[in-house]
Amino acid sequence: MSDFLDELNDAQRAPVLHKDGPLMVIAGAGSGKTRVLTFRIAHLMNQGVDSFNILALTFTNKAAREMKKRISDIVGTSEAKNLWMGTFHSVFAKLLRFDGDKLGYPSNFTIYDTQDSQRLIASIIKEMGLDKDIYKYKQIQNRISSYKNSLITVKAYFQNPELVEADAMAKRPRLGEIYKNYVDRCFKAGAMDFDDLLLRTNELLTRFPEVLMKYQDRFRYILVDEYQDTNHSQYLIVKALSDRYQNICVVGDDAQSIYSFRGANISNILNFQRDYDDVAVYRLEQNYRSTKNIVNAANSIIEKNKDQLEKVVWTSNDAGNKIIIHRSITDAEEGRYVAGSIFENKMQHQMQNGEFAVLYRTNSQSRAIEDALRKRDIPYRIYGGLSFYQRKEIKDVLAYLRLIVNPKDEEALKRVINFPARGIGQTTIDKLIVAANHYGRSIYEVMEHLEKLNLSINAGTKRKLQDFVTMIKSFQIMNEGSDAFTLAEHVSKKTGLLLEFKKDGTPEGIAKMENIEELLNGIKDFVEGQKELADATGSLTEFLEDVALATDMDKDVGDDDRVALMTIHLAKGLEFPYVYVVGMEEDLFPSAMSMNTRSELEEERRLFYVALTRAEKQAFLTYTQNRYRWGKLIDAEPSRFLEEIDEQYVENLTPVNDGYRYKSMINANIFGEVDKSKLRQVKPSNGTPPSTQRPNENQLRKLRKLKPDLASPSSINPVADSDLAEGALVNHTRFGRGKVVKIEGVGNDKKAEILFDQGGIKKLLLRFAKLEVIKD
Ligand SMILES: Nc1ncnc2c1ncn2[C@@H]1O[C@H](COP(=O)(O)OP(=O)(O)OP(=O)(O)O)[C@@H](O)[C@H]1O
Ligand SMILES: [Mg+2]
Repeated sequence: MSDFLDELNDAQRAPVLHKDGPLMVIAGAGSGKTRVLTFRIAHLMNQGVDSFNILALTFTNKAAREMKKRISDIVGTSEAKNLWMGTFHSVFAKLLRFDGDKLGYPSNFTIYDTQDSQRLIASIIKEMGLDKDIYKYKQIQNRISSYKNSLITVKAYFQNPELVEADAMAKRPRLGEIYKNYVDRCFKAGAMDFDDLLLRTNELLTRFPEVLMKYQDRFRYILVDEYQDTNHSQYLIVKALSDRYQNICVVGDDAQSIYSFRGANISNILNFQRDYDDVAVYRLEQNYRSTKNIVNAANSIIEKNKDQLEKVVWTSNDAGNKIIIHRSITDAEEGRYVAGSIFENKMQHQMQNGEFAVLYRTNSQSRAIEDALRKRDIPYRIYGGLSFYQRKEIKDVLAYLRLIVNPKDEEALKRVINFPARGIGQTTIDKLIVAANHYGRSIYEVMEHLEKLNLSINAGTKRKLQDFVTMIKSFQIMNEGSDAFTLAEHVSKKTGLLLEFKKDGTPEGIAKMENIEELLNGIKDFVEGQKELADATGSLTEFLEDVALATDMDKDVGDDDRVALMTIHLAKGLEFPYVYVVGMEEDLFPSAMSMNTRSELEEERRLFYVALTRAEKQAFLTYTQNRYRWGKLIDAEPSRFLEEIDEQYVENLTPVNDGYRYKSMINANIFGEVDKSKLRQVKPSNGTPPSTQRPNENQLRKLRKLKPDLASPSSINPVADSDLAEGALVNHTRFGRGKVVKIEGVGNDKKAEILFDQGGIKKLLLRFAKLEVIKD
């Protein structure tokens, strides 16, 4: 057998070799969780498990592709072909293609993206004659989405007086009706939105025991990456499918749970041991990704969170450079610093562009960075902005393709019925919608039966509508025998779309035409790739599904070498040698919207932990003193997170002789009057250098003990002078736990000598020291 297992350490090998039964790997960033998952699949297959019986759920489709490739390298390509591996959405879309008919969906159902959903909701609000300032379509879409993810169907909604009342109180008494109309319209259009892919899968597995049994029997081994971020709907699916064989392997890190706003539920991890019998829990502690400075700095941040499982992360990698903190005056200057630093590091260390990432809290921050990168001619790619597939001209082509596969698709139809212009006006379309609602049919079906229906549409317009139907039907006939590329090329020409942009003649028009050509190239690639797979043919349906579920992360346009720009949320699971986290400012990061409760703030802190742990060699944290926000130049304050990093791992490029290090330190300091000139005394000057070896068992035990245990909420109180006696146990925000050895001085000069578990003896000035007394 191959020796790929040698590429794992002992702690990693154990979960890979684990025999049947439930197992969970809980470990910090960069410790090899994803690697364990990948190797476990390869090992199962080497042991004779048929790939047909394995289901692996990942965070992005790109991650799935990479894992599949790695597995193919180990066990051979043909073996890996039958693996079901991908995001929850893509895997269960596939399952619904097979069995969604039991719920009344066609196998060629359309997948509505968020924009489609929002447009449909906006149109329903208009048709119902509601005030669009009260019923804001984006908010309503959000609301409906969260109902669906909590499995609150329309019926369940109306049966729950609390929900109904809450919406009535919020002056939106008709929200339930909108929800109902929206669900009806999607169903009639043969469409599922993203949330439906999970909701309907749950429905299918609950209502049809024979379907559940079929898939339980098929997916004898289920593996889930990033388990901490599964929402309730996803959790229930995994639970149902694994119920029979209980061969479920989940890997995750509670410290990286960053999607609670989308309904992800950290209690899934905590409850795993309750949900299954005899759960084996594995822990990984060695980080292979990052330098010591990065790992230790990240640890010093995350330990500020109270709701955290005990965990140790260490690395035997080099200490590396310290984390650089840089302050600038404006966001434009911040951009210039980042671009300049990327440029220098590229030159100095012979790095590729693709080895740099710039991460930010919100998408709008990318602009200043982009400007600066462009000025320096550094190529970059933004992930998560307006994706290629979201561009208007691309959506136009896709809408035609969607109609061919599913002519009931209302959003696609409305998009192209009069584009390129063919003299079908909005009044006519409104009449068609009214008729469709009246007869309980799709708009397209109404168009097919115009002759029989007595609609007040004039003969000329009727003919145009019929011509449109005839054109779609001719495409459908062609679709029977052609692959996606041949058809898409034909459609782009025949509908006049290509010509429309060409004759426009403006640079924008030309760019759009080129984008359509790019799309066609993409389809060609896709078709070639599919033809190599066992269960695919390169059909239009396959392509549309791929597009509908492609996140930006997945559309890696191959070989060109660019700096990656993305939000921290998108960066989860990824790694880059150089990482810049920009906009480290209060109200931006942590976000002003997420500072109301401790748990919100802790989620922001986990997000910061995720950001920092993406870096392999070097991390840069930047903030500015002024920033344009909401159209105004505002005074920005450095993020509290900067201050939370243990200073021994940080190099602060900010001039210190302007009186103080971080403004927020002044605010945060609750001990007495602040004298700026003395503030620098807070800096621990004699910080112990980070250890260079794996801590021994004794040290590890101590480290573990330091983390507050979830089971017994910590009884830590801020220090009050009188509590602080010799022998008291204290907790320091930077140095961790320690014991007071000696107290000396009085009043403002009172000092304590403290023996810290990690850092030896330190003498601290009490009016500045951030100490808490630990009560037994
Ligand atoms: N035993 C090992 N030997 C060498 N490299 C390893 C080993 N284990 C993991 N790595 C490498 O360390 C890096 C981090 O591993 P991986 O991405 O699996 O960690 P992770 O725990 O999934 O991280 P995250 O929490 O960020 O998702 C990867 O580059 C991986 O190839
Ligand atoms: Mg991972």
